[in-house]
Amino acid sequence: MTDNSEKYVAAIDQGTTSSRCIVFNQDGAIVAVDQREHRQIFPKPGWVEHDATEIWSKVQAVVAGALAKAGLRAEQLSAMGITNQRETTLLWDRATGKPVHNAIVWQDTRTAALCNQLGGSEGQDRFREQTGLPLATYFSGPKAAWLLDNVPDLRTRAERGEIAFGTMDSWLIWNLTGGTDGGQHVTDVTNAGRTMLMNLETLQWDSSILSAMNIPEAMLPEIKSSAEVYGTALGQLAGVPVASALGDQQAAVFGQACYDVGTAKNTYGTGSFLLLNTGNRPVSSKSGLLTTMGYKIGSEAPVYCLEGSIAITGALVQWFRDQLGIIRTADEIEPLAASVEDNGGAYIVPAFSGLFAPYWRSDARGVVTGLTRYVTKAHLARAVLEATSWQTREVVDAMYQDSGVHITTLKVDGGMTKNNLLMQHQADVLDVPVVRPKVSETTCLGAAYAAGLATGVWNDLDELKAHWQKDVEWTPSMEASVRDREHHNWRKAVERSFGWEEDGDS
Ligand SMILES: Nc1ncnc2c1ncn2[C@@H]1O[C@H](COP(=O)(O)OP(=O)(O)O)[C@@H](O)[C@H]1O
Ligand SMILES: O=P(O)(O)OC[C@H](O)CO
Repeated sequence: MTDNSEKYVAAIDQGTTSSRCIVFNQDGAIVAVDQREHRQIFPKPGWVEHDATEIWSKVQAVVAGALAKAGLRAEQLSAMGITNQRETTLLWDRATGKPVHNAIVWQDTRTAALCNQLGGSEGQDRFREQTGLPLATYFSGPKAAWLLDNVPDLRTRAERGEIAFGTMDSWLIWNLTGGTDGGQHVTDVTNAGRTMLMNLETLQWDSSILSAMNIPEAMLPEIKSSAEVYGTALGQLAGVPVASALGDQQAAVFGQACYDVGTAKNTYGTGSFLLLNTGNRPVSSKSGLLTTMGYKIGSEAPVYCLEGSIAITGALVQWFRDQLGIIRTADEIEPLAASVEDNGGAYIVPAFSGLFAPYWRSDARGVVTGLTRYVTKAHLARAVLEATSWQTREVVDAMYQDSGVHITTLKVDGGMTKNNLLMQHQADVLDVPVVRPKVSETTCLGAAYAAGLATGVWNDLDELKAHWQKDVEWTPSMEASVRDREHHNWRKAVERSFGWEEDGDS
């Protein structure tokens, strides 16, 4: 039941596989959720695209769905927040509002040769000092450059100012605030920071990188903070302030109340992303992590994070389900894995898009190793789940090397955290407790919090922190000798994935 005196804030989470809209009340509790999937388009091996028009219509549908389930009218919302899959790159025509090409998704590896070429003699580190990022296919700048080089006439039109570039936050804000009828062309620092075009110190587009990648500044959105009113919605949300934008992983940091230096969260979805709050200064990484924005609330000082990005975790469960057909639903993996004691000696390294943190090896490809006739599908189910916890262990180790921070408790969220066997294994291989909050939809919650801060629904971070409540805790119980042996085997398996792709392109 909704209440007339209560304030409500909604958030749209435009993710890699689906879009959802969640309405929250002032206690940060969920009032209603609606969610829809969109198509994954795979034109060639290594290429992944989304139809941005389809995404916009799914977003409109989930907003309508969530409002209907909540029994609310748009005018009862105090604000709308946006959070989104990061890096996924779209160019659209400002006059017609139509995309000029499908969006190129963060997992897409078509820019491998371009990234090698851009790196030249400096290699992956060419733009690291300004952006905190290694030159990898993951980020948006090279994807935009690829589109400008491959869609006929696009560069000329972009130079004339006819084309707009955006990650999904920009696309949604532009459409929500009117589109061709005066839509706002903006992004926030967390999303801009993943383009590889923003300077981490100035929080503005970096002209030297724009010229190195041959990107016309005329097509870029204005960079704003993560929590401020960007504009007022038209259409079904008419009158609602659009008041936050955060990349989904940064939104989860915010929703998990990781406001203190040294606090961290890991979100387990298609991939997994572990972020550690490092305070108001960027900390550079020597161990294969990204230096990235955490959030920026209005005119307050920006907060930075170190991030360990893992490309494939939940997506390996999807592959096990859809490509191998061994399970029918993702939930079936847990009883299958629990039907055996251990992995039977099998390890799976899901380097489907190369390996991200801490390796950044675009030449790696997936391997299944340690096979003998003893290995069954149940052992493989274990290996699928263990691939997630070991990849996480590697980024936790890198966090320690870079920051000296020992993560003593890991806050977790995302679709995979309902898997008890996986979360227990995660606590075991990290040898620290793993905790999940009562509201595990932390991504939407973080975007709602930021939008609510910008519009006076909540006053400050202390008020938000008080909402956080523990739901489940998994405590480590693995013997150290077993952990060490398994870690050693995992490292051997990772080594075997390197160097498979030989031509530097895909
Ligand atoms: N019971 C489960 N055990 C392991 N993985 C699961 C389970 N249920 C869902 N998943 C995985 O979690 C992912 C979905 O999580 P979600 O947080 O919705 O992801 P995203 O936001 O990236 O779309 C999928 O990749 C799916 O394979
Ligand atoms: O949509 P998700 O949850 O898979 O998150 C994707 C990340 O933002 C990619 O950087």
